[in-house]
Amino acid sequence: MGLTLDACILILKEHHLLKSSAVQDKVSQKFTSASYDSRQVTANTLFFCKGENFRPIYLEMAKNNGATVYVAEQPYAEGKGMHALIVRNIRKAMALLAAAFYDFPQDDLFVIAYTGTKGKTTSAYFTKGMLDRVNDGHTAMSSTVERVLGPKPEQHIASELTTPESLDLFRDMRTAVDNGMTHLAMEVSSQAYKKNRVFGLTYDVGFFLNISPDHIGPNEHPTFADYLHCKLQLLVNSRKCVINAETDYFNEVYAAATITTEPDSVYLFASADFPAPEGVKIDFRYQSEEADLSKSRFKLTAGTLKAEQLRITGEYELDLIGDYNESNACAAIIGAGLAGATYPDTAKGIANVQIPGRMEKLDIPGHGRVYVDYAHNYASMVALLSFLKKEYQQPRILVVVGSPGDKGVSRREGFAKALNQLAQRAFITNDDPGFEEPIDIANQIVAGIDPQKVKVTIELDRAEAIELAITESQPGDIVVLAGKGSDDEQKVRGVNTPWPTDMAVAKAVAARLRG
Ligand SMILES: CC(=O)N[C@H]1[C@@H](OP(=O)(O)OP(=O)(O)OC[C@H]2O[C@@H](n3ccc(=O)[nH]c3=O)[C@H](O)[C@@H]2O)O[C@H](CO)[C@@H](O)[C@@H]1O[C@H](C)C(=O)N[C@@H](C)C(=O)N[C@H](CCC(=O)O)C(=O)O
Ligand SMILES: Nc1ncnc2c1ncn2[C@@H]1O[C@H](COP(=O)(O)OP(=O)(O)OP(=O)(O)O)[C@@H](O)[C@H]1O
Repeated sequence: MGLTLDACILILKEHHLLKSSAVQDKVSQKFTSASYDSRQVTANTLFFCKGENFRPIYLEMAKNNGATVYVAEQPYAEGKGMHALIVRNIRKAMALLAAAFYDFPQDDLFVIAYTGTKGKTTSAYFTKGMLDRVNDGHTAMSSTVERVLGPKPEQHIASELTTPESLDLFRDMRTAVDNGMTHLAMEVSSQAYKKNRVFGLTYDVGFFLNISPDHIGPNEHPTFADYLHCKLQLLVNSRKCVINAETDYFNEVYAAATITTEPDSVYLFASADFPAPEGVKIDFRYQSEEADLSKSRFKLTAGTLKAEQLRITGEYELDLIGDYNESNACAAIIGAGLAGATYPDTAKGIANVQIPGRMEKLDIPGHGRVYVDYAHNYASMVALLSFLKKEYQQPRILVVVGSPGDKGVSRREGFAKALNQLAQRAFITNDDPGFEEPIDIANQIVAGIDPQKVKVTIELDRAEAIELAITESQPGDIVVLAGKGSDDEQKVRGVNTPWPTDMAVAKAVAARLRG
């Protein structure tokens, strides 16, 4: 682990990123650490000046703490006395140097990457469940919920971002390899491409699950076109591509995949009755046999020779309900197949996978049945509520939900629309309000709710809102605690305040109601 100054210069030149350099002697000096945070800098560190909130004083702090070279998009007086590498794009430069600094750990891992508006976390967990069976628990994972960097419980670390900053991602991969991990299932957000966190990274298998409007707003994507463009980059950077043929914008998605991957290495999947888009064949189809309130059961069949060759077809059962999870499972099974797993290992490996904060259930005697689920935009809320409505045969549905501040503004309108279509009762509350006024967010959701269809209460204390909903519910009702999943923090004005989790609060309410 480490990098010399002349190696940095070579890499940056090779990628036409080096604008100028001011280096003294000792170009063969090796850096033993790399950081973008002055507070973490120690002796002999390579320091990156990046970020909207970067201040030149951080460079001075980094120098005082022992950084000897900085990489930035402009020279800084504060860096006087240090080697300076001035680059055209700091985030691209950081990603490339990060990979080299950690000695290209991706080459020692079979990397399976998921993008899509919904289903990334679920598919990553499914993949890990199956591959762990064939590699004896040595599948690393990088997900919104946690990063798994080794087989031991203490090597599971809670995540801050869906896709980490490049320097953190390549460090994670190196740690995973050093801990003996052989495969990596990872989620790639559109922001990861927007911010070049994965610049230069090639995946063994890349997935496009689906796309619907989300993450559009001042701090994320300016337009839907930009969101789609960022997501498509994953396919351009994958050796093999797997696409859900039912996705919106299929033609654009398929075209992106075939820019760099020959059609023989592109796999398509769809549900049994979905008509194939013109000019392509569906490789895998899943036929739902049972998707009820205890299990999902489906059959996977092959429609092409290359699909048959993977030897993953057969009957599958999931411990995770929700009909949309059959699509996520189908994707993950193909991923496991491309990594070398075969039936029945795939079926045994996926059967018991559970995912924190997805469809967690609690029965409350004398009241309704509670589901905690991470549904947090229009598409996922509709998928979840439609499934519950169908399976419980038109129950009364009470939903506790809020929308985050500073991002995903379109979700507020989306929640209102989904509630109008499928719920009878709504408790609008807090969910990571950030720097926005919670009541303003709540009012924006409520503005879209039709009071003729949904009775609304605003209760900004999330624990109180959960208590109100559960207490009001009657046997036969469904109470959905949406949007936070297993999240154990509320982000309020830049501070991550502890949150016991929705399920813990629901259990505490249940205990109180039992007396
Ligand atoms: C927009 C974006 O990518 N922001 C991320 C980015 O921030 P940034 O590069 O702008 O850095 P910054 O926070 O402005 O700070 C400036 C720099 O000064 C440094 N610093 C700061 C203080 C100090 O004393 N010394 C010092 O050196 C910081 O380490 C940093 O390098 O890098 C930070 C880590 O260095 C991330 O925490 C931050 O994520 C923000 C908070 C975030 O939540 N982003 C969301 C929108 C996101 O990326 N979400 C996606 C999922 C959504 C999707 O599906 O698309 C995700 O992948 O998680
Ligand atoms: N294929 C799907 N189609 C529609 N909704 C889905 C699908 N898969 C999951 N969901 C819903 O979306 C929620 C989040 O699922 P998951 O965490 O797997 O997605 P994700 O892509 O990782 O989401 P995010 O990027 O928001 O973290 C689930 O709790 C469920 O309600």
